[in-house]
Amino acid sequence: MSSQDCEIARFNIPEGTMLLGNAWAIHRDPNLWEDPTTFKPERFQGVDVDVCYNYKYIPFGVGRRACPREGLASHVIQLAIASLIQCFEWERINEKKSRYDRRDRYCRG
Ligand code: HEM
Repeated sequence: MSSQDCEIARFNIPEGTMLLGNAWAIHRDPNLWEDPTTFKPERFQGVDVDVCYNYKYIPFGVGRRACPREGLASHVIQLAIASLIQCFEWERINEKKSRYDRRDRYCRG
């Protein structure tokens, strides 16, 4: 909710306007991300996602109303994925290789 009249991206926003950030669009914006829809976990390597990567990475929201349990959720997700990887044999059903395929490097043998 805007607390005063302001301007955002050349739009005049009157005081009291409800504003919703479109995280879906931000996370897929090619002006912000290289190949936004490609699975490239290495894009986060060495990046401090705690500061929302300059507001372009906001799965838990940002600011005063951001998710208060982001830390818990992140740990639980890691644990869940690690358990799935450990407890099941995984194989691909579509062998199409992407240029970001890292299997050769990490899963030999
Ligand atoms: C993958 C897991 C989760 C995701 C992606 C997520 C994401 C979000 C998002 C996007 C918001 C809204 C932020 C905003 O309004 O700007 C939010 C709010 C909230 N989340 Fe989560 N959340 C997750 C897990 C959890 C868990 C595990 C808890 C509690 C145990 C939790 C509790 C809350 C609460 C209480 C709010 C409301 C905060 C407020 O309005 O002040 N979330 N979350």
